[in-house]
Amino acid sequence: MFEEPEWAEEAPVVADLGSVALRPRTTADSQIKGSKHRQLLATLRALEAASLPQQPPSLPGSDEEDEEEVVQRKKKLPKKVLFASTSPEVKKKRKKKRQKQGPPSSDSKEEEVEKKKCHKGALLGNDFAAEEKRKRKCQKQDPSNPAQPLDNVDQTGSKAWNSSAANDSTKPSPETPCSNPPHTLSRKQWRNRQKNKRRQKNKFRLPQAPEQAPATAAAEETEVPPAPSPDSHGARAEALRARMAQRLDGARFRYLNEQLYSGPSSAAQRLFQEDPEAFLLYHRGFQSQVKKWPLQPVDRIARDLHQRPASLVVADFGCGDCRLASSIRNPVHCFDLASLDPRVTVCDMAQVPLEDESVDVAVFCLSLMGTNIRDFLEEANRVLKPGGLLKVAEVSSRFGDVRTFLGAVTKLGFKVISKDLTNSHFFLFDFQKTGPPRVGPKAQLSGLKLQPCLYKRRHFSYISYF
Ligand SMILES: C[S@@+](CC[C@H](N)C(=O)[O-])C[C@H]1O[C@@H](n2cnc3c(N)ncnc32)[C@H](O)[C@@H]1O
Repeated sequence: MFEEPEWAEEAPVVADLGSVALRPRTTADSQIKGSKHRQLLATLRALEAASLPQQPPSLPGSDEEDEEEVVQRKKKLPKKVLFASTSPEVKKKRKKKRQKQGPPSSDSKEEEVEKKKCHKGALLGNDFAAEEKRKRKCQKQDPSNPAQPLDNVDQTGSKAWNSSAANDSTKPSPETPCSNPPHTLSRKQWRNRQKNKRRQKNKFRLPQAPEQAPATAAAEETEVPPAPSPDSHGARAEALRARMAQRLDGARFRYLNEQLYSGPSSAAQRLFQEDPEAFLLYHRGFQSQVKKWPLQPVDRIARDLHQRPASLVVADFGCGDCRLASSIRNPVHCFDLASLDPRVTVCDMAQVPLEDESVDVAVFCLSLMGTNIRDFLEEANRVLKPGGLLKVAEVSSRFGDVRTFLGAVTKLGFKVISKDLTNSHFFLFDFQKTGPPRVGPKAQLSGLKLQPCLYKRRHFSYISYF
């Protein structure tokens, strides 16, 4: 259909050539030529009769008009043979006619090329051509075939094929390997046919896909999926997903951390009671940060305690994962807002379930987080035995003025034993309990206001260090 105009242009020329060959001449010259023509026609018919059974199948025509063309082509073929043996005059005339048609030499050359291609195709892959023909035939026969509506174009081929095949018993079956179409088709026609074939092939593939799907799916089921290469889409997607998850965790960690520093401990307690997972997430974030430190304060405290009697009872306020309890031989009471370890007593360290003056050592390792630090230190004073040891380790940059802080602590019934400001990440202070707090509950202890310890958005580093 799509090539109809070209076919229509071509057909009259072919028909005209045929009529020239058959038309008797009326002039004297043409009488001689006419007799020669008759001779030639006789030869032509003989040749035609002889050559038809061996003639390879021509490509299918497009419609009924094409059948006429097939007849014309049959006539044309012997004429070419005829031209080879005809007189120079006739040759001239024929040449004129052919010049009207277009450049014959290039045609014949290209026909040769096409012929060679086709022959090569026959040698290499004519099974494919045969397969295409067979497919077309099947599709035509099968009314349920979804490709059927697209067969309009194909019918130009198969219909003409069938009709010509029906008319001509000498034609080989459609399974016959590639024919020699350039013998009977012009270059344009041959190209059109090729285009048709390609288009048909493309059209057939799409509707055939659903039919082939089950077989493909079955093959896929049995196939072992290839291991994803590092640059595969799956691996990249997985890496991206992991990175996004990591970023999300980081954002949640920063949020929780800020909550712990910016409100009273009661709020922090509620937060973790309502969302125990948040506590895990917070500690994952904390651990990923603190492990990068040159020295973890908890390890420093453990080292200190190793130099003291193992009989001393220790209370770890804000114990986290009980690293201190795991590092020393002393009996340790572990307190935290949530439990990461069976040794933990879950509570707000502003009120621990311990008797007054029951412990020898009270430890706050990076745990003075709420806005009610005074409550924590007063509770430590309560449970510590007289002369008991208070150890505080905090991120160094949280301190605006260390002396103010130390002064405030001493008002709560402690005296400073030692201070270590040498570490790059944290300050460490030792206090001894001197007695109960020396100030009333309403007294302002501004030195206990420490900066919140926040983290850089990207790297989770303590910004308070820089
Ligand atoms: C930064 S972590 C340090 C953990 C552990 N001390 C260490 O150094 O590995 C602070 C811990 O103190 C806990 N914490 C903060 N405020 C608390 C409170 N009011 N009562 C109990 N634990 C608290 C937190 O839940 C957290 O586990």
